[in-house]
Amino acid sequence: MNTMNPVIDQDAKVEKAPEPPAGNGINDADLEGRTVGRPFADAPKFSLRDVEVFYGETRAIKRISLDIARNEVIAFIGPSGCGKSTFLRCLNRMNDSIDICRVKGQLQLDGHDIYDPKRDVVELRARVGMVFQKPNPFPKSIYDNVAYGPRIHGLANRKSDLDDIVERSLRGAGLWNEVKDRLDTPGTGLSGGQQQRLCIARAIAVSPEVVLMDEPCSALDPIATARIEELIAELSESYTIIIVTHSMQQAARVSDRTAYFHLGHLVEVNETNKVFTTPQHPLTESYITGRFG
Ligand SMILES: Nc1ncnc2c1ncn2[C@@H]1O[C@H](COP(=O)(O)OP(=O)(O)OP(=O)(O)O)[C@@H](O)[C@H]1O
Repeated sequence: MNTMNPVIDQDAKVEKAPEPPAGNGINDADLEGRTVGRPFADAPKFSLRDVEVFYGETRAIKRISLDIARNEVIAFIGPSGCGKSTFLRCLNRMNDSIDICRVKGQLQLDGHDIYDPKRDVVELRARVGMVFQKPNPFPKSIYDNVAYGPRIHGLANRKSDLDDIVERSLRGAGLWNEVKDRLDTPGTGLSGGQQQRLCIARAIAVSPEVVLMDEPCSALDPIATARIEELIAELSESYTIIIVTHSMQQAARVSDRTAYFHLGHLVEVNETNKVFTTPQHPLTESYITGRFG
């Protein structure tokens, strides 16, 4: 975790928590466009306002507004199907590949519109890298997995520059010592945890500013998970990290702030320890105490 807490605007407009819904009913009107906690940050990396995402006619994200500060680690949690991955994928336009998906609202990275039609999406995804649930190394050598991005982005003119980037990235992903003697063997021959670290090395090889992680540990055993969590803490010194996780323990261990999603709404966002010890919204409290999810 980043030792420096992100600067959260203390005067930010914070909506009063809606009254608890009657019974278990979720009322869209109560939650639409609102949240509780501290959704806004000074000079944010991402400024996201009134974001809606539709799959065909179905609205999966319901007017969410949130800032994400520089170099913070923010965790997205919530029950299955609440929209965590959909919202995450808006941040580097991974949803573009889904034909029926439509994104509305203002989404800015460093003050520039992420969905500007003139924006170079390849460049955006180099700045906002992504690590997926299942490790997905290319069917290439360990070296070429990491060198692929720098090559297509023209980041190295000479072989020695490329070698440096590969070594630095593998070191950054905590994998160098395990693979330095077999860089020309297939990436797919590594263990699951090593493959996930290789994917992290691949993401950081193009010097991103943000790393999106969509349940990066769900396919890993506890030891490999612990290694990735340590890595998140190290990476947070240099990158903004946004992690979707089903594990509340993981969110508590790795993140500065936690955002709780429910049926397409952002219900609450706050410093992680506050969300887990003194949640402000009854839906958050129900989730973290295991009443549903
Ligand atoms: N490609 C798609 N086409 C149609 N609907 C989709 C698609 N992807 C997601 N959805 C729907 O959007 C909603 C949000 O899904 P999403 O995967 O973002 O949730 P999630 O919180 O990440 O879930 P999980 O924790 O189970 O991964 C769900 O109702 C889901 O069925």
